[in-house]
Amino acid sequence: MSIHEDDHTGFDRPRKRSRPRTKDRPDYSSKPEARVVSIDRGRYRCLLDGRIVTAVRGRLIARKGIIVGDRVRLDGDTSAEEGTLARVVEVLDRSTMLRRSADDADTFERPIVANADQLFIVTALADPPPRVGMIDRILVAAYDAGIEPMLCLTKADLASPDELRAAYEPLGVPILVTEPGSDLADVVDILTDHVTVFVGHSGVGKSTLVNRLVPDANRATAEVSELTGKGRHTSTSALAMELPDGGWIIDTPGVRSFGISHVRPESILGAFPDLAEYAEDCPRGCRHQTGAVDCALDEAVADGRLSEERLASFRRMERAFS
Ligand SMILES: Nc1nc2c(ncn2[C@@H]2O[C@H](COP(=O)(O)OP(=O)(O)OP(=O)(O)O)[C@@H](O)[C@H]2O)c(=O)[nH]1
Ligand SMILES: [Zn+2]
Repeated sequence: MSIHEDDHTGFDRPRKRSRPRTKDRPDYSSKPEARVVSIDRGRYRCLLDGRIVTAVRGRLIARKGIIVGDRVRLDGDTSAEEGTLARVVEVLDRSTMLRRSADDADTFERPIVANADQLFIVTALADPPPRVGMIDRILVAAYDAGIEPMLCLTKADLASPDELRAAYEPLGVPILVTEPGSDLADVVDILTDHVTVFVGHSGVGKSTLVNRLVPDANRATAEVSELTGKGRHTSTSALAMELPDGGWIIDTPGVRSFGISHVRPESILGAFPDLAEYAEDCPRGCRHQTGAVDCALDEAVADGRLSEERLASFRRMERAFS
């Protein structure tokens, strides 16, 4: 073992730089790669070769955040035996990061989940009633993060999905509908081989759905509750679970609001490539909102190149900021 593999290398060496130079950094590339499945009070639970290894943060990455869904390299004791601890020595580059702020006055970003490529907005059709404002804000966060959003409408036994379908189909958002005993084949199809984060208001039936999709989710949940000494419902960490046919779902605790103060409105246009093309002809600094002077998007609608419905959907996303 080279001395550089010791986390404490350089500890008592005088340093001018606050960060070690690249050539002084230990090479951890041969260390095993694991996925962070839950976090509790500085302890990271990581799935490594089918076992759950508990780890703490290595010294060299002390300032780097680690979030659920992260792919990390582990060093130290990775046996997963009771009382043992491994160390997270490297956080691999993230493909995406979903963030939210507690509310819009709070500019503090809370990263919630790393490496998801899909986001399920789980919304009940009734009890609690759907809130389009919240759906729109989660959509905005997903577009900003480069994660494909989908709408999963639960409790279809209580109310019809028609109205929400009409509102969200023009956005190109895939819509899935569930009720007790309904066939989940379409849902499973969409989830398989992807990493999908589930977000929703408390009580929408997210746990019910997760338990149907991941047969041993109850066990995973129980393990986390045991660890935190609290019920899953009061846990603040997301929980990543492997799907039986491949891929992951990452369940997040029920949220009451979804702040997007960290999102720049301009980034929303990126999720509407058909509009972005026309917007190139807008006056400089155009925000494309309703009534914007000489907005090329209005012109595109006027001469039939763009549907009015599509522009209205885009503008609704913009309004999610106000
Ligand atoms: N009628 C009906 N009830 C449902 C359906 N899905 C879930 N429920 C009920 O809704 C309630 C809330 O379900 P949960 O799965 O605990 O909801 P949750 O979103 O996980 O809630 P939190 O854990 O608080 O975040 C429970 O009483 C479920 O039995 C459904 O499709 N139809
Ligand atoms: Zn414009």
